[in-house]
Amino acid sequence: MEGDESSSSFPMGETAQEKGLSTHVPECYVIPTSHRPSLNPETAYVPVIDLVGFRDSSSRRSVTVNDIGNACRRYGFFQITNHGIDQFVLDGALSSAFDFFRLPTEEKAKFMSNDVHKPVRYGTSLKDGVDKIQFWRVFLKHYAYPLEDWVMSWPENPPAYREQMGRYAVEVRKLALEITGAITESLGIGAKYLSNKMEEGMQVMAVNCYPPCPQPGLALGLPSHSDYSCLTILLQSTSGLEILDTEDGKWRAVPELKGTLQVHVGDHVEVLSNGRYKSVVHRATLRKERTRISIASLHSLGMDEKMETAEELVDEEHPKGYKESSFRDFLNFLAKNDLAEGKGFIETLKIQ
Ligand SMILES: O=C(O)CCC(=O)C(=O)O
Ligand SMILES: [Fe+2]
Repeated sequence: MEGDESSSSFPMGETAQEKGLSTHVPECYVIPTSHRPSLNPETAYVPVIDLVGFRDSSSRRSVTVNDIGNACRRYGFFQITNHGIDQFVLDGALSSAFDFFRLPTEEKAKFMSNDVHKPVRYGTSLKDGVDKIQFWRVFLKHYAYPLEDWVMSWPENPPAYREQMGRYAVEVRKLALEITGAITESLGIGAKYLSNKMEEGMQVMAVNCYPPCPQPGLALGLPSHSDYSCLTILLQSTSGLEILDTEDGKWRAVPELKGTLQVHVGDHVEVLSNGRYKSVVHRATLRKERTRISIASLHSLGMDEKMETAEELVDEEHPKGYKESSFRDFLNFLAKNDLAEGKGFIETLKIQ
């Protein structure tokens, strides 16, 4: 375990140069040439789905459901506007995250752990402990549902953290359940297909901090991966997310649209849909001049609830392509594997 050197060496808002620190990326952060990000990536075309009207008119709802289905099929990814979460709630969550990462190392280190099964943990890189490669990221991960069960184990500092992050957690979960309903409806299995299981499901928040990087072309914040979740909703302070287009194999940058949230199809929706919707492969790039914060809210079934392929989506033409698995199965996989490459977990679920 390397400690949180990246946050202590490159504090928020200051570049390495301003601090008189090295202007080079240490060897352990430099990634192989083939994985290095472009400093001028192409912009991704990603559908922007307006949720206005989605909740109050059945004809507009069905148009939106159709748009969501198309976005899931083509990209495994979309952005949402008019999602109903006030800007002040979004700003509050981001500012409490910034304030947490600005705390002295000793304060954050109280949460430091390599144990992927811990419900609250702070760390560096994708999978701290045994990585061969370090990524330019510090993170705080915590369970968030039911909020009253977990909030007291979240950081007490900064003082507004629990309230501001908690408010966002509750609202984003409601949104996630609604969107899950739209996704199952778009698959033709009905809006309520997962409702009961999602009501009892897990919400994990990954609060990520990417400090300024002196040579952003040599390192990544987070390597290429897909999320294990059913779906992930991402809130970011500024752009930096890239998605892999499976049609041409190119990485493209997700454009910054103030107030929007990004929705990722996760591995468990790929399993449910029998591969009709594929989880999106994504990564986080770095900036020379500023710290970036992202808050990924990952929604899945309960800890031991297995996600299975919907029987309705299996037939002779579409034989069952995936094994069932739970969130705990994913954690056990994570404990044993280095996720630094591609779609690790989903590959283990595919029936050859
Ligand atoms: O920071 C980002 O844009 C992506 C974060 C992410 O992919 C994750 O936390 O799983
Ligand atoms: Fe992710």
